[in-house]
Amino acid sequence: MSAVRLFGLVLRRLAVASWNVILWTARAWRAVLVCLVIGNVLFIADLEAAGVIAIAVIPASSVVRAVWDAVSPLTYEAMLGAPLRRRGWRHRVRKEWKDVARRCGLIWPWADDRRRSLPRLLRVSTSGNTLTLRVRAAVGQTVDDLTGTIEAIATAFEAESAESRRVAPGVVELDLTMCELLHEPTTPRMPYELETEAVTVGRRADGSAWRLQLAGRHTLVVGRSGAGKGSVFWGVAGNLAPSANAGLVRLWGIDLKGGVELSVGEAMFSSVAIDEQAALGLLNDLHRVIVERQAAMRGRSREFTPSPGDPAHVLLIDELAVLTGYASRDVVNQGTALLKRILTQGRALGVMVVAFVQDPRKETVGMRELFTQTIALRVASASETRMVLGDGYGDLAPAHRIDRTMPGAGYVVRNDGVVERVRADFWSDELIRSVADRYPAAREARFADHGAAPGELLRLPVPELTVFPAAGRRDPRTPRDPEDPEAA
Ligand SMILES: Nc1ncnc2c1ncn2[C@@H]1O[C@H](COP(=O)(O)OP(=O)(O)OP(=O)(O)O)[C@@H](O)[C@H]1O
Repeated sequence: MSAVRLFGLVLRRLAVASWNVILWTARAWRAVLVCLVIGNVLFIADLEAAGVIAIAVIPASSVVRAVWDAVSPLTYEAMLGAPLRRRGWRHRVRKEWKDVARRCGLIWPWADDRRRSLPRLLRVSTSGNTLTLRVRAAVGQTVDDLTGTIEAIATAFEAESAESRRVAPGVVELDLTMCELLHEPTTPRMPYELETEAVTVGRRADGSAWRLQLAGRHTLVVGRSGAGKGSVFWGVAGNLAPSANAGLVRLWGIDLKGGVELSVGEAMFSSVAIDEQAALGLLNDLHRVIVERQAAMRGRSREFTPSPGDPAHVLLIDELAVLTGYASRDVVNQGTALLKRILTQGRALGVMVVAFVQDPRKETVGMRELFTQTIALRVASASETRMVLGDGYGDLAPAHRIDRTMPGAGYVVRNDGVVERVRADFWSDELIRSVADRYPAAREARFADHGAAPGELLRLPVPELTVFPAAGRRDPRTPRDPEDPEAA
């Protein structure tokens, strides 16, 4: 670092630290006044040293905090800054709840107009960047009355965003995100774990890992062009690549947009289709896997556990609508029929589908309801949000209001109905290529064929790829300008 830059950095930190000393001392003005009074009493009592200490204690503690913050911001934030901030949020809510509730229209008149009641604040808690209010509706109110005012409550407490969930009859929890952690894009590390059930695709609004459950689910990801579907696509494929390499998972890919997306990491996939006929062939093969597995499991087991040589099958379809809506009529009919069979029969047999689509309307995705979990990235309208996540989620999970500058951000409705705000990690072409080079798909083989002991993982370097026409390699993509006007 050059001397000038170092000098500038030191100067900036000094300025911030001085400002913090003034700010923190001013905020503690009541304590400062009390200390002044005590200090003067001690002076009058001829205890000068004690008097000086009493008067200086608050400014001195501000100086210590500010120096700590300037010298080691990370340890300061973890050990003192964040806990103090969270205490401040809790204190503010307890102090202001009644006033805020009244102003947000939650005051409820009793039988005679003079007596009024408010929803009761049962508990205030904090965790990470989230402030949680547990509130009981007043008699005469419903949970919907409370959740309907969540935006107003979030604004009153200066929260970045808010989510709500019903936890008991008449009781809701309001989660207020006080600092936005999703603004900054993040990139994943080279995966190394053998995942078969769930993968870490990104992070949640509170900064914790966003784990996407795959086992036993079919996932539909909806988002406009540029919403960041590619991040979720590679979040799933890339994180499963070590398992695909080990023979625990077999990745199948359909990319009818010319194979542009899929070709970057094609080596992770065992089977790839980039044209309509090849896609039908691939779906047929996958359906055959289901039929064979049904026969093998009948009378033996109802639950499938992947093992080398008997892998879980994950089919990723980029732009599902090309297959189910825009292709020729024959392809649409056959593709839809095959996909419906895979969706209805595959789940319990370890065959999962993860599909991506821009336009979620029934005309383009006729089998929408067969997907058991949906992720809404940035969509076009409130009606699309409701279409994707379900009625009632237009306000709770406003995917149509996600900013264009936040590709990869979206909403997920958990099984228990709780809405989660998430953002996928960004997978660069370089990372996708390195993952594909490091973890090419295992050759389709049973471990017995290769003399491996049961349970031993196969690491077969040579992938037997591309049963169907291969996609050509593409040049690295330059990140698209999020401000670009959207393609239809
Ligand atoms: N998780 C992310 N974090 C930050 N930036 C991202 C993220 N995901 C995508 N982007 C940026 O947004 C651009 C568009 O993303 P992407 O191609 O994944 O969108 P898409 O939804 O697949 O669009 P299309 O349907 O047109 O293919 C990327 O080129 C990249 O610059």
